[in-house]
Amino acid sequence: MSDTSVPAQDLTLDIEAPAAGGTSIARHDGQVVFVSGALPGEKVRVRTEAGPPARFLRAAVTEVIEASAHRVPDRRLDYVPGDSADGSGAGFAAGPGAGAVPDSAGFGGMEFAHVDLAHSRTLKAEVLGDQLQRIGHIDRAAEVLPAPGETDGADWRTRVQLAVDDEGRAGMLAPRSHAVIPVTTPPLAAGPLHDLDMTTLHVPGVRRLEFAWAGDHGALIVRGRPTAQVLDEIESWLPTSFSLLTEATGPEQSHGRGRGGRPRGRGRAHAPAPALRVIRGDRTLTETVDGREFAVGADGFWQVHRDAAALLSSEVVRALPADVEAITDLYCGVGLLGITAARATGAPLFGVEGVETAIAHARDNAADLEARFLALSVDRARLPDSDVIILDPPRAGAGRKATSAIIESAARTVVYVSCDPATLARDLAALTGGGFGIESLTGFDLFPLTSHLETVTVLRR
Ligand SMILES: C[S@@+](CC[C@H](N)C(=O)[O-])C[C@H]1O[C@@H](n2cnc3c(N)ncnc32)[C@H](O)[C@@H]1O
Repeated sequence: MSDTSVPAQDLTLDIEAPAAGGTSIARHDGQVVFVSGALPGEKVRVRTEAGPPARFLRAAVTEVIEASAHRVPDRRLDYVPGDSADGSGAGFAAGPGAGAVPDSAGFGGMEFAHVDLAHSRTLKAEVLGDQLQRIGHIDRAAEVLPAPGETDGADWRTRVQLAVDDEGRAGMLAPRSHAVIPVTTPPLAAGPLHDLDMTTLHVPGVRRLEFAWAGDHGALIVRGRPTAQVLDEIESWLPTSFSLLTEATGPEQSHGRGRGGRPRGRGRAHAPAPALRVIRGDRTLTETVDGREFAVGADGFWQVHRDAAALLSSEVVRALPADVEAITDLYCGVGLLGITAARATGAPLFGVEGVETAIAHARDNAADLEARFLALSVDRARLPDSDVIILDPPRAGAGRKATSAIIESAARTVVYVSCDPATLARDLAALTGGGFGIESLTGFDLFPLTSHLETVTVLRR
């Protein structure tokens, strides 16, 4: 079957409701259309994506005919070089009201760039409630709260990855594409990451730039095959507060960055990450949460929003019962949530994590506590007797094996930190079916202006 058997079409649609992934739902001749760049209540012109016949269509807004009161000027304009900001290059909805939206919808990763920040949280809450209902059969209106230090939603990312095009310009990928749209500074970035001037950097041979910032120091990992001269250029461009690391040669592998993807292999710990060569500085960052330091690899998982580590660990502590005997922290990374809970209670801690280097950091981070860590897939781990289980899985969620193990365990309190409402809903259906009741479920907007959100669910039995 040809990949373009259904050609692109231009349609006029009434937008009905928010959908997962920051899109909105509309209908054309009874068929569902997932529209990006729209808002519920709007009338828009869209162009559908060509492709094989499917139950639904995907489309992007090309013109806003009747605008929502919650529409704002596209914030992605703040990040594109001047000659693209008129919409001729990257394709943006320049104004808040009705009007043409040229070409594509700009770069990906800022699905609510055109939406008033408070309203974007309302839309996220609606999608969360819908997914709990549809997937988990859980009837619950959930709210989505801003992080305590929220400003305009554009200064929170402590981890940013930029793609690099063939000419060596750094930028963001267009939605569902490998095309790189150059940016002036890293979008939505916190602190000094926000001030990096990407327009003066030309780095042919580099494939990706991975930035991390930890309060008063940071790191840049350069991936690809840059020449020594390009690396020299990056080193003189990079502020001295950043370490600089590069991939030693060899094929790229994924290694637990972003939302901490599922380790490969059947239950083994993560395969070793590709070696990183330190050009200057250190391969480890020191994050500080509530006065306590956590070592984390420059390429390791850490909560992305500048306030997320403090907020999520305090939510976990708040959920703990009065007397805790033992704590298990599943998908523990470098130990943030479990260590904070163990410190608050004095209870012994057991942590499981698939990435060996993260476990090595967790052991160091918990050196003053009664703690044991295992580098293993959660699906393979035998859970010790704990009255409290914390879990913070990747987007894929915990799944059947892990939820069954939790149900069969001695746990009476479960704190489930999730970054994906769909897999959360599936796992909550299993846990409630296994005798747990949901005491609270709160959404937190720890990925402002994107389609993502974090939730903390407290279950007891
Ligand atoms: C969302 S992160 C949470 C990390 C930690 N709780 C924190 O707050 O820093 C998910 C973690 O799960 C790990 N992971 C993913 N799949 C896993 C699996 N099947 N078994 C064990 N760990 C896994 C990832 O490496 C990542 O560190």
